[in-house]
Amino acid sequence: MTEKPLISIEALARRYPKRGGGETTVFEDLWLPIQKGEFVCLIGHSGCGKTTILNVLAGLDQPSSGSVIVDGREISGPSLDRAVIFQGHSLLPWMTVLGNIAFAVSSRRPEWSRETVRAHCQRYVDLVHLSGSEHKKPSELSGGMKQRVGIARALAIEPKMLLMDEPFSALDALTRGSLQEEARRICRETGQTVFMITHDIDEAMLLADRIVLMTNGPQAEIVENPLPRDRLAASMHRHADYYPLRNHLLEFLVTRSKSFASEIEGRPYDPRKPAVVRPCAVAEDKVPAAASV
Ligand SMILES: Nc1ncnc2c1ncn2[C@@H]1O[C@H](COP(=O)(O)OP(=O)(O)OP(=O)(O)O)[C@@H](O)[C@H]1O
Repeated sequence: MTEKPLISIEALARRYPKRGGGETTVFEDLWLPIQKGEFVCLIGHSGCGKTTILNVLAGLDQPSSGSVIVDGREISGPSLDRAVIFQGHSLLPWMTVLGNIAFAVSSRRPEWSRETVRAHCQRYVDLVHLSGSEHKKPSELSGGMKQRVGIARALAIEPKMLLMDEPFSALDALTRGSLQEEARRICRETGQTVFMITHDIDEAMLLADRIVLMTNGPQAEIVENPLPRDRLAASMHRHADYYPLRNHLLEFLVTRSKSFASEIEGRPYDPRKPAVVRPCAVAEDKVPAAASV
């Protein structure tokens, strides 16, 4: 990966004061470059610091040390360059679908006329398949529709980076599946750079180009997704690389996330260069199941 990254997380650490004195370290010396147009998922067990990292990227929390560089500049607070989608939709209840999106777009582009804003918002309403519901209020929408509005609103401000914290976890399985597919299609079509937290292995396998595995201690590994780029949720399980990838992620969550610190003890470990693996089926040329690249 030689291209200059759009986002660069450098030596990031977050510590909290302990009751009674001292400090608790949530994560330390985290390094991660993210290329433009990349979809990165972050997986790790509860409490390892995923939301804290997302909040730092959003500018909603300050790191204890280290920095986040976006497009060559260190971030110092929230910005419309970085849009966030949380589990809950956080729509303004008194505004319509179009009104909610237009409010965000007008803040981003105050120089635009009403007509330009409206036409721009309509494009994103169409993109998330909400045409016909433009004038409905959030209370008239289903959970999945509200989340679509949140996605349209985040994308409509054309952020440099889209940050998502388990955006589909509160939805039923069917709605979640169709929204995941749509999110993937839209992000690919628009070349959107995405950083997303998830607990759902299949969601990460469907959406991510790279999956970052986290532990409470050192950052563990970066997993490259070996599945074809045009994968679909309904058929990706038939691909030869599906189970090697799934098993690798599962094994990390179930066992390796707890033992990772001892796994690397005594071995040279450079946090700037965490191991990159590409779990894949053993091919005729005998590529190992989790080949370090
Ligand atoms: N304001 C705070 N003061 C002290 N500790 C905090 C504070 N905020 C978060 N923490 C601690 O930081 C750790 C990481 O929290 P964070 O919410 O980032 O984890 P997470 O990986 O997103 O968890 P989950 O998957 O359960 O959402 C937790 O142990 C939490 O208790």
